[in-house]
Amino acid sequence: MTKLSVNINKFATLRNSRGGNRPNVLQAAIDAQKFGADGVTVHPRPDERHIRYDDVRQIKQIITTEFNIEGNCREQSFVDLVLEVKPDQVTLVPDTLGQLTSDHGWDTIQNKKYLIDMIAVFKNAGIRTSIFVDPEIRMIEGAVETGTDRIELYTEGYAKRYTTDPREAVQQYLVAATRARSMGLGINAGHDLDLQNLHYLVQTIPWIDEVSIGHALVCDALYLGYENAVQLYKRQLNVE
Ligand SMILES: CC(=O)[C@@H](O)[C@H](O)COP(=O)(O)O
Ligand SMILES: NCC(=O)COP(=O)(O)O
Repeated sequence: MTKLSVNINKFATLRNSRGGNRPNVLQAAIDAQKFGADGVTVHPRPDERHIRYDDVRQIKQIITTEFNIEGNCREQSFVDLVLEVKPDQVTLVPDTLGQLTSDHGWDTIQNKKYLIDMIAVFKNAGIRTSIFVDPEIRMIEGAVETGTDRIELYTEGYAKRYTTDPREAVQQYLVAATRARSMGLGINAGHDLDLQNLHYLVQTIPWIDEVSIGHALVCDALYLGYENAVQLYKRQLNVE
């Protein structure tokens, strides 16, 4: 079954809006696991506007499931942090500085040499690697050549189109995920997944290894409660 990794960035965004330690980000990580999540994701950015580097170090101490750190490896401070913390998985995302949120995948062809080098750095440290890509065959084929263990399919496009035409929305992802699987890549997916669009994605592509979900899950937690929200998302992943 596809695993759920809860992205707790938005707990940190709320905390940072007032200073102090409410909500407690460390507790959010502990509770995600307690409520049934298969892992915790964080996406530190150099301005630390949400998850802070020190949060990442503390979360590592309490992780009993899988820890996934996402971010831009062009920032040396990010590379240093990941090598220090040694999560289970690092997901390389080509963010630009000050970007509101991730909005594109890697061009794995133009950045091939660079990605080969970076993937080797993390794999040599025993960390599983994933790279954030758009659902394009050329980019998937380029990803294989970098030596990465997995890709993370950037699902904003799916989420946007799902509301009008689910079948059309998922088609490009199905083709990309089929090609990725045939070349031996593991497959993650994330961005803008929610309680409406998640089930159809994993029902259509049940070989997705893991989804990371933050924004919508935390919004749902405000209305439904955190435990309930995590369990509702887990239930969407059950396609047997
Ligand atoms: C790569 C990706 O899609 C997520 O990590 C997303 O960027 C979440 O980060 P924010 O919560 O900071 O938008
Ligand atoms: N990798 C995607 C992620 O961690 C969460 O994205 P979102 O659910 O906050 O859009």
